Amino acid sequence: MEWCKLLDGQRLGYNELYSEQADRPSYIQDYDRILFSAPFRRLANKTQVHPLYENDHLHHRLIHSLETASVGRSLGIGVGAWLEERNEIEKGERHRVAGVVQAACLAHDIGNPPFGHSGEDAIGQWFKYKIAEKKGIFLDLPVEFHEELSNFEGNAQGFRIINQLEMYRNDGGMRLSKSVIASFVKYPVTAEMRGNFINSQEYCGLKKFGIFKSEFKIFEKVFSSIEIPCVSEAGNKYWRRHPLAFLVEAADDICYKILDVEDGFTSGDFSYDQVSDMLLPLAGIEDFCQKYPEQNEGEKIAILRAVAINKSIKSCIDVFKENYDEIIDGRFSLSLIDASSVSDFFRNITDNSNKKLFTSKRKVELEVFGRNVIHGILNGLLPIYEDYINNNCNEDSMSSYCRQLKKAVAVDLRDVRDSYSACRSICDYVSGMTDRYAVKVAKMLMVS
Ligand SMILES: Nc1ccn([C@H]2C[C@H](O)[C@@H](COP(=O)(O)OP(=O)(O)OP(=O)(O)O)O2)c(=O)n1
Repeated sequence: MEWCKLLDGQRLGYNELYSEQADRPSYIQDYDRILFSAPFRRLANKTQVHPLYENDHLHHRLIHSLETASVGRSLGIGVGAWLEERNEIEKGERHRVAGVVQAACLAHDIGNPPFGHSGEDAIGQWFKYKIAEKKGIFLDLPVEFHEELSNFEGNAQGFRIINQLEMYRNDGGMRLSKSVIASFVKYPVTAEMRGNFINSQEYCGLKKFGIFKSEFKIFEKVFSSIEIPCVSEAGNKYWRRHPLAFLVEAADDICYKILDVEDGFTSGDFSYDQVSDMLLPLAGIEDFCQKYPEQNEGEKIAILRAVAINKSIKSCIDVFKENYDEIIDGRFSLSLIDASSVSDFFRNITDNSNKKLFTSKRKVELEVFGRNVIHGILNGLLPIYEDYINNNCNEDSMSSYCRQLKKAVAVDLRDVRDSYSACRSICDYVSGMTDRYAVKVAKMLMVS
């Protein structure tokens, strides 16, 4: 891979409209387009870990995205400075590297549904059940779409939002630059093609899928135009990751793993001692308690968190440098955190979070509630789509109740023409909801 391609600031097919301005490069425009968008704003009421929590100090996806973008910028500056020293990129281009990573980080969770991971599972389970039932619009839904619908993926929904749904709808979406789009993709493969590779190939980009069939063409154009290597076997393809996607992933890992622990203290799931046992070895501050005798527990945790993030950023930059040859030719297949000197500390945090945080009774109860909310909404919406398709996509011929329902819940039927586009539209609607709005709509549909 070559940096002159990887850092391409052009917008696929739209560059004649937006030639890059010297005082406002494309990555800054991209950052602003993402920041000002409605799906980004809705992240303010989407679960990070704790669904429907009342405590305003806990993270939601919006603040997490901003923090990730901030850490991503530091990772980008560190790596960019080193690339400049080696003459891999031109002098001053470190700011482009940092800006591209920062923008991709800002968008990284934009496709997340309400209620976090349990929301993703709930959407996938509903489709799996409906596909097995083979009724209505699911009767003629082609098999090629089953996998991507049965395992709803927030990453693929995010790709769809930035490239299709927002701003210039169906005409490039936010029209971000190719470098930002490619750095956003952690899993450069569709669900169907991934299914044909996972048994034979071990590659970090195949852990999940990141592209729906509906966006495959856009994805393929971006990846091939900046010359990211493609692995092709018997008509199936997946792509290697853009090198900066490893920095986006690292920024996300650093932020959520460390901040989940701090939130765990705020929510009462972790004691101060438990948090300090996890963060102090990572921060590596000697005589910590003696150094900060005046600080209360929350303040001490804030210091540990800040130093731990800084240490983790430095470790990830080192891993990028040490494994540069593999990263640049697409062979590297670990997360930077897993390959770093701080990996054991992160593994300890993950183990404790799995044991105490993600399985706490209150969280599990709220997740069950969230799942029922999502299933209730999906069941309530389905008649609109069935009726619309049965009436050859003519809204005027729909039953009066379905028309009323459509108006009440404000679904968008503009792109619905067949069973697949109906399913995509259902996913767009439900995954776009905030936690609070989902509960409100579920109440209107009288489900819980
Ligand atoms: N049972 C679980 C598992 C995870 N989380 C939280 C922990 C993190 O705050 C966040 C991680 O979510 P991401 O969407 O960032 O997921 P990953 O990084 O694990 O996966 P991906 O590769 O899809 O981004 O979800 C949770 O609340 N409950």
